[in-house]
Amino acid sequence: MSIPGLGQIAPQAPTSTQRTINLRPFGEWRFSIPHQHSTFSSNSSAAGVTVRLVAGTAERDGTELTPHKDYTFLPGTKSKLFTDQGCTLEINNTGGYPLEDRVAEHPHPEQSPMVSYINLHFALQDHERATAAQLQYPPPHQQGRQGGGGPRPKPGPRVLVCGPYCVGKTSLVKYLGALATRMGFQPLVANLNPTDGLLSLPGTLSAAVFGTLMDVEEPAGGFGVSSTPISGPSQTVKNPLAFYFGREKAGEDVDTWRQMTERLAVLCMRKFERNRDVRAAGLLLDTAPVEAGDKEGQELLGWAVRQFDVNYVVVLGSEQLKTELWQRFASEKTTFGEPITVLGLDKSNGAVQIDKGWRQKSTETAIKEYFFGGIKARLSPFTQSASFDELVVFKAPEEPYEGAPVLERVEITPEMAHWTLAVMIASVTDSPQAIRFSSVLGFIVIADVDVERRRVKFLSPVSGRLGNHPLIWGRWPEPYLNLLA
Ligand SMILES: Nc1ncnc2c1ncn2[C@@H]1O[C@H](COP(=O)(O)OP(=O)(O)OP(=O)(O)O)[C@@H](O)[C@H]1O
Repeated sequence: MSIPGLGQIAPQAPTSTQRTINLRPFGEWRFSIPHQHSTFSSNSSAAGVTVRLVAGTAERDGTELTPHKDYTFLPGTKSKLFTDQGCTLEINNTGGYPLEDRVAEHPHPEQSPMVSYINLHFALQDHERATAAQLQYPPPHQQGRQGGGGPRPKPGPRVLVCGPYCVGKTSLVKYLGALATRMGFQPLVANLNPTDGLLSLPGTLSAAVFGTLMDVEEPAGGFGVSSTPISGPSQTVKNPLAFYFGREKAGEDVDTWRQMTERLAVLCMRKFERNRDVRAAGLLLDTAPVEAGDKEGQELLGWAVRQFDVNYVVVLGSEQLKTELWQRFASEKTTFGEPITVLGLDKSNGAVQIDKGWRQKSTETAIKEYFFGGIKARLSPFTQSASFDELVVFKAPEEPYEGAPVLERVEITPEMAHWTLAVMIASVTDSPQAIRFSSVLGFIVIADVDVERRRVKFLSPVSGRLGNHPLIWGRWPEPYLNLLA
């Protein structure tokens, strides 16, 4: 969808390593720094492209930049800086990175999709405030609940963001989450799209409370693994709860995806019950791409809406999908008796298609960062060695079929080398069903398998033995790279 009148300034080859750009209100500086190729080597010690806000205000997906502070955007970042009041940015590319960037300004800012995103935020915030006030002073018929009994207190807005491929769903979830956090709320954010990882590795479904700032500099803009405790203490650290799906797309094992999202929803609802602040802030759900007419994809959205008791469905970038979902949910109500409101919003025309190569590199980078850290905190994973008999590894069947076992015990083989395995919060004596649907403690990567000596070498972010935690060997992401090379 193109937005009439959007004045795009064509990308310009940078003539010097340092530039200053001015953005008018509602302008965006859109940029892309390709992943590093072996043919490219930076001519300086700069880790990426540095940006400094010298005047005005600017934000990345809702998180504000501090004036006069240098922010380094790393290779593998495709994003934008947005300003609502106008700003001046100083861009420094002393490393000579192959930066592609452009300024996008809207001659009629009131028609910018950002205005509808901001309005959505304010509408949700009103809902959050009303919920918080009600939780503070519950009406008489709900007061009994605080001491047990009475109806369940209603949580804040539960918002599911959906739409076709690369329309900016994750960016909008990040944006709404960051704005809520800025207002002092602590929303739960959950990701139901295994292709991406939210504070976890790709291949997982996860959720976390966002009560602190998002990391503006990391390529995933605050949703990446470097914002988890594994990367050390920081202002931006969040504790995710993750389930290991181990496949790229929900459609590859719908049954497991349904059971996992159901479990994730139960735990999110439990969080609401236990934490009044989180309950007031509600939930933001990121989802996998779904097109208009895609019945199977819409079934999965319907499943998520019911499990998470969603009362707002935000459809980005497809009027037709909005109509189809509006028809689907028109007669449905949440368990609190609320209608399910379906809203259609334009996509930002800056949201770009992420090609397979870029996605693969991002997956590799996330895995690398999980074990070795990023530029802010280098990590030294521990190399451990164990006999075949010490590790209990399970694998899901390649092609799930009705009645198939959820997991099968497998022998350790050389094919396992370089794969990342999930360490489950379960016991090796638990049933395959319990292991499959338990949450993830962490990940290890298999470094070497010595069949003759029946020993396996692996990297782990923490020292100590795996004890009796079972491991799951997923079907995706495949080991694209040798982490030890
Ligand atoms: N206005 C914008 N200007 C520049 N880049 C943007 C803009 N909006 C989003 N992007 C970038 O476009 C890419 C795709 O956006 P995003 O990941 O939010 O889309 P998505 O719909 O969640 O994708 P997917 O369908 O793969 O889940 C991301 O790299 C994001 O940072």
